[in-house]
Amino acid sequence: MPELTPFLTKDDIDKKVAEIARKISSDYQGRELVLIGILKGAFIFMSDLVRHLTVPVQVDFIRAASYGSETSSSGTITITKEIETDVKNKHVLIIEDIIDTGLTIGYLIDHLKSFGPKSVRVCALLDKKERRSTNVSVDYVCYTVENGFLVGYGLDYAENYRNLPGIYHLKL
Ligand SMILES: O=P(O)(O)OC[C@H]1O[C@H](OP(=O)(O)OP(=O)(O)O)[C@H](O)[C@@H]1O
Ligand code: HPA
Ligand SMILES: [Mg+2]
Repeated sequence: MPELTPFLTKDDIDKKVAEIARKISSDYQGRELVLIGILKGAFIFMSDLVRHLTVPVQVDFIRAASYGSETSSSGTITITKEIETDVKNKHVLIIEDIIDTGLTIGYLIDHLKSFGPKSVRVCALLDKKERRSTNVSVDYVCYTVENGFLVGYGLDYAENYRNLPGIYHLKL
């Protein structure tokens, strides 16, 4: 049976999410902002974050997957759900649960830029630099994390554990 070790509690995360939302609200005052959540992992982070924002936003999702039932990236990003919002001349903020190798976010930044937005920035709950293989800049980060595979608060291993309120290290 996989072993779960507590890493971040729901209370820790709630405080950080509120703090990052204050920063985003201040930076985007008076601008037309579209948040794009990357499914599935970002669904919980995105839903908590939007409720702390004090600026008007539109919300959309894109689905990209590359991990499947492994703990390492397949290296192939597949978009299985496209955005539905016209982001031309709008400010786009991509919402990610975790940036690991950086392959997913690198691919999606280029993809979203092709729609002609005014700007594209990235907000990630977790920034794990251990396995980074591409040079991506992350504009808003809640936690920089060291290593190990994390689950809970939206993050999965083989589609399990997304519903855990906190975040845990997974030992297989
Ligand atoms: O930086 P990377 O190495 O590309 O890893 C990060 C991506 O991997 C996970 O998605 P996954 O492919 O597991 O899909 P999911 O969100 O549906 O779990 C995670 O949610 C990120 O989108
Ligand atoms: O640590 C992780 N946990 C869950 N999904 C992931 N996708 C990339 N890294 C991770
Ligand atoms: Mg996953």
